[in-house]
Amino acid sequence: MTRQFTVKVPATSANIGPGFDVVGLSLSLHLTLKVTVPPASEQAYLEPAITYSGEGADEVPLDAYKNLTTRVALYVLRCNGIRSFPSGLTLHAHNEIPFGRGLGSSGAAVIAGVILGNELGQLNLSKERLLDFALMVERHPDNVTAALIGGFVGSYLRELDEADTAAASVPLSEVLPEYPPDAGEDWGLNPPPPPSGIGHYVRFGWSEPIKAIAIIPRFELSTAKAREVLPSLYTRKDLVFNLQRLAVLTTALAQDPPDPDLIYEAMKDRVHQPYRKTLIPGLPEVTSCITPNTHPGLLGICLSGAGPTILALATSNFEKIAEDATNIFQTQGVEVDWKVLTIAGGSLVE
Ligand SMILES: Nc1ncnc2c1ncn2[C@@H]1O[C@H](COP(=O)(O)OP(=O)(O)O)[C@@H](O)[C@H]1O
Ligand SMILES: N[C@@H](CCOP(=O)(O)O)C(=O)O
Repeated sequence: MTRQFTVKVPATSANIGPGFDVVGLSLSLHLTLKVTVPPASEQAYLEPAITYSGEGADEVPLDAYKNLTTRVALYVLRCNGIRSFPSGLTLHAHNEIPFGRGLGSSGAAVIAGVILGNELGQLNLSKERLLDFALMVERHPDNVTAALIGGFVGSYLRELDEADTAAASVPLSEVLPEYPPDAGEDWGLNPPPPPSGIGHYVRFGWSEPIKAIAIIPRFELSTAKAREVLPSLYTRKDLVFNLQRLAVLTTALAQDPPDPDLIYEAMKDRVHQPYRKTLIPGLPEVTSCITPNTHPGLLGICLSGAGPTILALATSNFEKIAEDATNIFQTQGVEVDWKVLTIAGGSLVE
């Protein structure tokens, strides 16, 4: 019998100021996969056929062995003893999440991939196990955990023992090798399965009236590049600055009504934003000029993920906040688009 299913994964905004590599928020833009698996047949093997629309359509590879989502799905399948995609698989991806803007497009693609692998192989993996696979590819937990679970989520990576550290340190090129092998070559060994229980998470409360305004510059900044500018050591003063704010923020965003005085200060950061401003013209100007005093309804403002998008959390005045941020960016020569987003649920299979 032909099987059909849909996988829907939300965008995410990671960090929310002080929670670098720790917190993420799922947002109402989605990557959706429509998948058809024909019945098994004796006919010759048919490679997957991929079509794609929406954000990234002009650059995303349609070869299943090069596309991030299908490569991750194949990784999950092969770790579970299934060596190839089902014959004749067809997949249409529709993507609303812009690439390289700090809205978790790669995290969504990875989560879509682990869910796809789980469904294709009918593996029945738990959410925790899906997360293990995702963390072997996207090695910081904030985006992938929020994309999988949904809502405002905090996560940490367990300290691994020596054997698990070795298993989790497999280079990405081995986790997602360039498939398939050249004609006549063997597929080689299946990749080693990830250690169990790498990532742990908790879902925080979220105050209903808070919406997220994403102010999205029209240029891409890869997360890898935005991580290269970060130092490897921080002063105690800067770490304490962030820890104090993060502790307050995780509860303050659940209070009703939310308190702008508490939240605005709690969304400040000294671990990543100060270093990333060199890559994002207008970042310090936008975050310092738009405040709850100048823009009633605003709660706080920060870089979304690794940027360049800026995320403003607010309960009203969305358009004015977005237009003023747009004008400030324009004075720095940066054109932007903006969207008012709601907090999304987690990933779904229908
Ligand atoms: N839906 C997708 N399908 C395939 N590859 C994707 C998809 N979404 C993102 N990617 C890959 O991830 C890259 C962006 O990842 P990254 O630099 O981490 O930015 P971000 O996750 O903030 O958008 C894209 O350039 C593309 O290579
Ligand atoms: N904590 C990471 C988050 C990256 O998120 P992305 O959406 O920009 O991929 C970081 O700040 O580097």
